[in-house]
Amino acid sequence: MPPRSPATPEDPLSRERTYHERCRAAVVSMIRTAEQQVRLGADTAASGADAEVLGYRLRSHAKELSELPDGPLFFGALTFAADDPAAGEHSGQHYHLGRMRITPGPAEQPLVVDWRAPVARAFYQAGADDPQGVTVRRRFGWAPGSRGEAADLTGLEDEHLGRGGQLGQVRQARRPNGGLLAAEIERPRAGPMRDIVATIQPEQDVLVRAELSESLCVQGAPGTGKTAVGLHRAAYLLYSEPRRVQRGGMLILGPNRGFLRYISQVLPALGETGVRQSTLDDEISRHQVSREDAVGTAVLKHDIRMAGVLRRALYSRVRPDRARDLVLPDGATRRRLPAEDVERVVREVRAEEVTYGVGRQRVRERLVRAVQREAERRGGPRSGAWLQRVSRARPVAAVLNAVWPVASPEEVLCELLTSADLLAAAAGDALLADEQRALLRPDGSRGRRPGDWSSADLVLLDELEGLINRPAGYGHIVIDEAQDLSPMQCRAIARRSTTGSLTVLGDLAQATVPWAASDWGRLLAHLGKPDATYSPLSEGFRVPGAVAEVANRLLVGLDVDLPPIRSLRSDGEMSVHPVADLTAAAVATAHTALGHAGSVGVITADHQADLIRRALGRAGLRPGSPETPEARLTVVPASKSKGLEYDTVVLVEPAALVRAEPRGLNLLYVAVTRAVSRLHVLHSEALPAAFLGVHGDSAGAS
Ligand SMILES: Nc1ncnc2c1ncn2[C@@H]1O[C@H](COP(=O)(O)OP(=O)(O)OP(=O)(O)O)[C@@H](O)[C@H]1O
Repeated sequence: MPPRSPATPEDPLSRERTYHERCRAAVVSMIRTAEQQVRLGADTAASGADAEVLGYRLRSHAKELSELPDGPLFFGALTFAADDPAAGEHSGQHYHLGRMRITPGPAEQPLVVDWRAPVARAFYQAGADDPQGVTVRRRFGWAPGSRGEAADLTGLEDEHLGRGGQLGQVRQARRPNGGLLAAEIERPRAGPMRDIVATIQPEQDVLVRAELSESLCVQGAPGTGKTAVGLHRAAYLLYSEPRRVQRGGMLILGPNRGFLRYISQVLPALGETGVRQSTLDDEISRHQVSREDAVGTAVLKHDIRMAGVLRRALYSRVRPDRARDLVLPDGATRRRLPAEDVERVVREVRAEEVTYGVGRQRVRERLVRAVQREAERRGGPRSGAWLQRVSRARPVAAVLNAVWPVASPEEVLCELLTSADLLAAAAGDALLADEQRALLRPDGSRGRRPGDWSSADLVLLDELEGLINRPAGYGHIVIDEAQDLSPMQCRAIARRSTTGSLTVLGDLAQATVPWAASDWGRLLAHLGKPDATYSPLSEGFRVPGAVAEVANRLLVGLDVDLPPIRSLRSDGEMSVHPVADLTAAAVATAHTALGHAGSVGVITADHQADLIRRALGRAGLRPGSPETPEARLTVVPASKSKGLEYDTVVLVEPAALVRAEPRGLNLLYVAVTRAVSRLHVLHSEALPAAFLGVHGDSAGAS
């Protein structure tokens, strides 16, 4: 921990500490007031709204307030010029900025403005070339892990924008030259991901504050802050459009549960606790997965052509040709609807292209209405009870079941994957004979037992379910690691965002699954948002220069056309060690790495992870797994490393990662770029050629 700075009462640092104490007292009073209002049954959220937050009802509910994690109450401040028209209504004003608005009373000026308020935009966007009316931007330095004690305020740094952005008063800043921003970027990482509100960069801020109606596609090299941007955009939208977002709901989709654990604390730290964070597999899961498809079969099941195949399979059940006379006893008489009328109704409804479930309902209603018209023509108006009786009558159900039967996704898919004839009919010209054979279950099993579905089957079941009943949609969905989505997975998301918008985050170079995207245009079209704004991020906040160099060598060997990583960091370390005994070397290197501050991730090919974990355990190092982001030492199977970062990465046997899958080089690229401060590579086999910068025909292992 940096030394606490001695401060005199007239010192700005001392004044800021006193101000922080005032803010702390105001928070205590806000909690007390909110609790009182809860007791009175009042809507506490309404009390804090004011012009600054334009339509947003401050989340000052007692529970939310009291559950806010401890921490510094402000991270920055803005002073606007008194004589600059660009300052507008803020002329001559001074604002502190924090994670939430703090006000001593409902009618009083806030002591701290929420970072998402319009006035805070200048904190992120103003620069020497465009001061936006700001004369001084102040950043505060807090002791790492501070719980918000005033004494933890260790430094402040003023940037005089009116004077060409020169750094003015720098008091007790933790780095004398690079300033607080550089210190934050180079800070050793440990534990779950943290918010970046204090240091959001201009190119990131534009994305964070994009309108709700705008769908974004953010492509960026590893560590350019895509995840951070997505999460902060979620928080921003919840603030700026609370009603519209909350009506539909906000969903964050991540690649796996370990990643979700890693990011789980970012939104709560920003005061947003009601956001659903999930994986797509969990979102669409109707069954446990216990069947594994061969790679080729899985690739086919994820192929966009399956959408047409499933649609045809489902609608092959609609059989206007099976229409027959509907004969209905009605008191002393019998009502009769001729088969051709039934057939016409079915054809009409089929042409309306509604969901299968709605279609069946419509056919029923129209048959009943036709019978009603016939009955009324002969005998006058019919009652509601009569209508109900007819609509539930067995002959109606029998005809309906013949022409438009009930369908369940499981039944349709099971029949399709076990009947060569049905599959051939549904496939038409879309699938080759070989492909159809690959789809058919080898054992002819019926697949009705819970254990009979593969992961790709669940995507197909979701597609069928979507054809039968449209799922409820979200107001906004943030999709992380989107480059790994298959076309059919994209459709599952598209179904859930027909009226909402998307933030699509990813990096084509990190695509590791066989069905991964090779360009964003097609993926966005499958997501139903072909017009999403494409926004590249370019500055790398994670990977230091030495590691970026290796990653950029690998990038050349990947089948993508993307710019190299541009690291903002000058520090960092990279070393390569040929070793005879990988396991012993991994233990020794991890042991040394634990001597540094920050987390240590030992990344291995998936099949070697257990071996290394046991060895570390035997050495008394007790490693955690990606599901325990708070662990100091973690063994990470490479396939689970996406989106994570470790201060030191010990990378075990790169060649094994490359061999592990068809896109092994991409996987190696992901693994290498998890390192924040140090990358140690251990290998007993030859290093992959691309790792050494050898590409093309000459690229054998060397
Ligand atoms: N403006 C910023 N200020 C400080 N740190 C930042 C900033 N932007 C990103 N970071 C940090 O950089 C690291 C990488 O960010 P993030 O995980 O969002 O990148 P990413 O582009 O999603 O990476 P990947 O493609 O590897 O998943 C994180 O530690 C994050 O906190």
